[in-house]
Amino acid sequence: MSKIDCKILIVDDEEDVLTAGRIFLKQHFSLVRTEPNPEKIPALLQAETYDVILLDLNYSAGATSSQEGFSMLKRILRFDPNAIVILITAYGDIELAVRALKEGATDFVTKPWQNEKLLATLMSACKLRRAGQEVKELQTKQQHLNQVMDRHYGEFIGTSPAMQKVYQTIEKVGATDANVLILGENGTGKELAARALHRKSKRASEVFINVDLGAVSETLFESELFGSMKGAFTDAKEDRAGRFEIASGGTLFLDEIGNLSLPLQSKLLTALQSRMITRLGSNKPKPIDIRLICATNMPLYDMVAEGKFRQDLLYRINTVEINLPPLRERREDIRLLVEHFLQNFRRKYQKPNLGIAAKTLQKLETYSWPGNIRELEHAVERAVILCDQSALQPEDFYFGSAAPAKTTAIPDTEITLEALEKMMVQKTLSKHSGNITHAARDLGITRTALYRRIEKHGL
Ligand SMILES: Nc1ncnc2c1ncn2[C@@H]1O[C@H](COP(=O)(O)OP(=O)(O)OP(=O)(O)O)[C@@H](O)[C@H]1O
Repeated sequence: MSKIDCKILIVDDEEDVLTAGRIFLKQHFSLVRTEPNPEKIPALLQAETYDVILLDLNYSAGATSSQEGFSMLKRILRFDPNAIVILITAYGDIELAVRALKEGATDFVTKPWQNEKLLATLMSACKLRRAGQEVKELQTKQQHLNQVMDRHYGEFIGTSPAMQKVYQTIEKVGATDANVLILGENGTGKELAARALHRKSKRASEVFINVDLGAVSETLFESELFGSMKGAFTDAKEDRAGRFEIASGGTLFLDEIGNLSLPLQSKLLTALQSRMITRLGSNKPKPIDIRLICATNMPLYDMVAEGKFRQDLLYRINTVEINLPPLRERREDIRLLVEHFLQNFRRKYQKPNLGIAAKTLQKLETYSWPGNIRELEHAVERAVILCDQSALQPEDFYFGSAAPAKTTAIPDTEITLEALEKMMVQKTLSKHSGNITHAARDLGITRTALYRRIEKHGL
């Protein structure tokens, strides 16, 4: 019989109890250590990590005061707040057992114990310990992932009056749980603002969950957002939490909310109004605890007037509004942004002495930047990679997507699938004046997929 990987410490001043426990439990658990003197517990815990501690409450035979046991329980929990302690109490001492549970013990067994019952209690305790450790590991991983994501979405750069207003609003509402609606063109920093709000909030150490509503299909909306139970639909092979549940305790960022169809707007509104969600295939509503941030590049107010966006949903999500100005309306920030990205990419591509010519900066300051900061960031990265001089020159910046699409006519010789794809992307982007959401929808791909193609083809 294989033993359970679980280390157990038994502390009791009755030698025969220790011997009986050791002989029985050794058959089932990987390590069993016994100790008659409770004073030695701190030293034992320093030397080894035990998964479960089986601790007697009453020391010295016939003792009725359990003071020593309780003070030892406290010491153990002070040393390791996640320790799993099972108390050994005298038969019929239910009051004491209840008090022990209140003070942090996980469970209790009565003496003399029945072996089968003791085994079942210890097995559950070991499982609990493992589950606790897994949760801790996942939390550490999640914090690490948040840090990695936040590194990409670092600090705001820009000192223009329009950005100062944005910073002030973020400062004011960050710490509250107010719903925030962020408006702005593609690439103006809406996600950056949402992450900044999350970092300033009480929920900063919890998750930040991002849902691109433009990429969620009509049929999968409910299961993606609210979750599903096994068998709710053909592909539902197991119970699955939706984004609302995953974001519980943290922030839910619904990007591209302007892309939601009217029926889906109603479903979202119902969840937000009741603050409850029900997994597909379940009839048990669950309360939700999220801070909601929404963003879009669509003119939501015009859409309400046109009957394309529900007014009641707009009022539910726009408690506070943040407007991110397009880059062409705050040209004074361009120089700072270029220097910031140049510094990052110098490091990334190991070109520590690469500078930028004055006439290049002038060119960048007069360009219209339809793709805003994301376009600027990519333009600087591409220029740093391609430049083989000591300073970036105007020719290192080529603004392909803004130029009229010269290449839309398909040459009849040597056309490759790649070239065709590039032409389609170029043509669609110029048809929609660089609007990523509209172009992606026209092409039948997600915005992320479109961004990947823009990068791949250097557009
Ligand atoms: N003020 C800023 N300072 C520094 N970097 C910025 C700033 N604004 C945006 N960025 C960077 O530009 C890129 C695009 O920003 P972000 O994804 O937040 O834009 P967005 O408005 O959410 O875009 P989309 O509408 O396409 O989803 C990111 O890499 C972000 O870090």
